[in-house]
Amino acid sequence: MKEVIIATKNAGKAKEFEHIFSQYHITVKSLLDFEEIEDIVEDGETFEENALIKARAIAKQFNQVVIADDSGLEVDALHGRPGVYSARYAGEGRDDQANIKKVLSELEGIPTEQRGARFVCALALVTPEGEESVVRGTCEGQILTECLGSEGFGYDPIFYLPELEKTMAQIPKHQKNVLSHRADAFAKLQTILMNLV
Ligand SMILES: O=P(O)(O)OP(=O)(O)OP(=O)(O)OC[C@H]1O[C@@H](n2cnc3c(O)ncnc32)[C@H](O)[C@@H]1O
Ligand SMILES: [Mg+2]
Repeated sequence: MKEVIIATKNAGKAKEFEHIFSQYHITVKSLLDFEEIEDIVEDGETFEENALIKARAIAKQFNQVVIADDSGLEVDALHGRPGVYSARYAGEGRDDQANIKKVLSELEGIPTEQRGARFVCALALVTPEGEESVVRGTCEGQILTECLGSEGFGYDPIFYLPELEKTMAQIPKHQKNVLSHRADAFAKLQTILMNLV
């Protein structure tokens, strides 16, 4: 069985990668399978930089293909915030509810037509030989005024997909995994990856 390491400690991301990669008969391990690995400082200015920082840090420790995901939410009315700060928008500690609350409160009084947003996902792949590839995927939507749905993770309950008339947290995982920013980025990385594993 082929295997790649996903340099993430986010269980929601790890599950989505498991699902996406299983279609290609590739198993994934995440950093949740290796508890001793320390947190990586994500001090890049772009999603791409942060994805590379994470992939390089982990590739040093394993003799395997490593993929890292740096992702987040860009809200037009907030000039692209929370952006690369999405995970720690309401402070350190990966608190999805607090992050959602902060975005909703900053958007209070903003009308629907000005609530455009997108999810962004940069994927960086680093091989044991040190070859590097980075791609970016996006998914367009709008920010609701309240949470709807319980699927997915992170900002999914407030991210509305107008064509589906549902939030990202109201659609089943197989549907999210074909239309999400992560799926878009994966599609761009696919050919490179398939040549390596
Ligand atoms: O860095 P790793 O260990 O991968 O895990 P993380 O959760 O810190 O991940 P990021 O640094 O990339 O921050 C991503 C943020 O964007 C959110 N996010 C990313 N993808 C998402 C998705 O598909 N749906 C909802 N929120 C998402 C996520 O909840 C975080 O707050
Ligand atoms: Mg992170």
